[in-house]
Amino acid sequence: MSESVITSTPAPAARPEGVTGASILLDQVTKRYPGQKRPAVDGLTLEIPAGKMVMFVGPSGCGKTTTLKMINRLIEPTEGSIIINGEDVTRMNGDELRRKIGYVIQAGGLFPHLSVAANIAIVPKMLGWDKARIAARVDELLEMVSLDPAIYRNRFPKELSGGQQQRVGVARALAADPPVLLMDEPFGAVDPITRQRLQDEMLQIQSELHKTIVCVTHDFDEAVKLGDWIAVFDAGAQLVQYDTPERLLADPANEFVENFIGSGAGLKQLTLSRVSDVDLAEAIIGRPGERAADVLERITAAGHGHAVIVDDRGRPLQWPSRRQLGRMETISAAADPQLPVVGMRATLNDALDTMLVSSAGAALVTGRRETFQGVIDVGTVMDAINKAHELAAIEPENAPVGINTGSLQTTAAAGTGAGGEQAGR
Ligand SMILES: Nc1ncnc2c1ncn2[C@@H]1O[C@H](COP(=O)(O)OP(=O)(O)OP(=O)(O)O)[C@@H](O)[C@H]1O
Repeated sequence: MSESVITSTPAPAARPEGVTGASILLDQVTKRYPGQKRPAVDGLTLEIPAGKMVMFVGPSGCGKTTTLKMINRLIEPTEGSIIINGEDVTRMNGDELRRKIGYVIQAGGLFPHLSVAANIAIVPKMLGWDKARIAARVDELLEMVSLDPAIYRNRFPKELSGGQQQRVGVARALAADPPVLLMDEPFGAVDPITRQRLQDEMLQIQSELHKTIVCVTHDFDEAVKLGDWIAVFDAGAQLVQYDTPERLLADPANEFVENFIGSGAGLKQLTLSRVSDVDLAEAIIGRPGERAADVLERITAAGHGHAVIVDDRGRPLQWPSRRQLGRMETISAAADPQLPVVGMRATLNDALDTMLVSSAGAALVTGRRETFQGVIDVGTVMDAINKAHELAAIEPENAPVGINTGSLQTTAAAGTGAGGEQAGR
């Protein structure tokens, strides 16, 4: 075998503070299935930094799952080594290795004959934890994935919705606090709204735990939303581009990646930013019971076109224009059901949708307990797109290495010379 292309692997001590994940290095890894002419994975070298979430995307059959499963050795590599936190795990006992790596599959992969608690307790039990510690951990994890332990711990998987099963699957994978989490199409089996919610929860959990997560997905938008780094593969696990979501969207390596991203790359960039990331405009506030003329005077003095009427808990009720205020005597306490409202955690894409549907060209932003925080308008969103373009032009620091040293040349890779060259730009 040729010499390793990575000369040094980050030692565990080099982990940034607060990071509980481990670095992973696939070092010239090849997988040949018996009876297959071409290797499913051919000479792949890929660095996965500690505490980051790396998404694998690419067409069906390109080797994403094979690559993922070689990390916990559910599939044994034919050649090459897998190094986790500086340790070559290729020769380690496979069962022992898998106890240190959380694994989440579609629909949770729960055992149907075991309760939720028993499913989550599998690895802690194998590790010989005592009953009290296991029970406390089960409840802690159920809380973490937003399931009330009192309601759910004794249920069986068939008594749960798809989204709830998936949550239990995540809780089970995290049970023994493994540094690495592997996820194979984790949210593929749930409806789009549940998927969005689970993705948001995953982001929340990751912001607290900083695990090293490797996730296979068919959904490019999911990769953009969740990934710190995205690996775009073509057949034979040829790495076509390994980059940040921002840079992939702003500067795809070639036509293959462009096609993969699909139309509307500019709009997809909006899923990278949340309303809480941008500056909101202030508004003139009015309250029910006030004279409309007084509110009108205030917005005229401030040069605003609208006033935001909030209730006694600061929640927005109405958003009248000057003309509407001119027709009112006293401000009523009625709530306008058409009010365009978005939360602080909504993506700019969601905010834009709300603005366009409302035809107001702007939306009201609410924070905790639905209190009014400010106004977001189309101009703010356009500024965010421009800023994302500027940011994408900057080379990221500490970009992880991703290259193919294998001989396989696919059409897309051959056209760009990606085979044998560094794809992580
Ligand atoms: N057990 C096996 N025996 C023989 N060939 C296999 C086996 N598992 C996978 N393959 C082949 O290896 C290639 C890569 O498969 P893999 O499942 O890794 O792809 P994938 O990118 O995850 O696909 P998908 O997105 O459809 O799940 C495919 O051509 C597949 O047919």
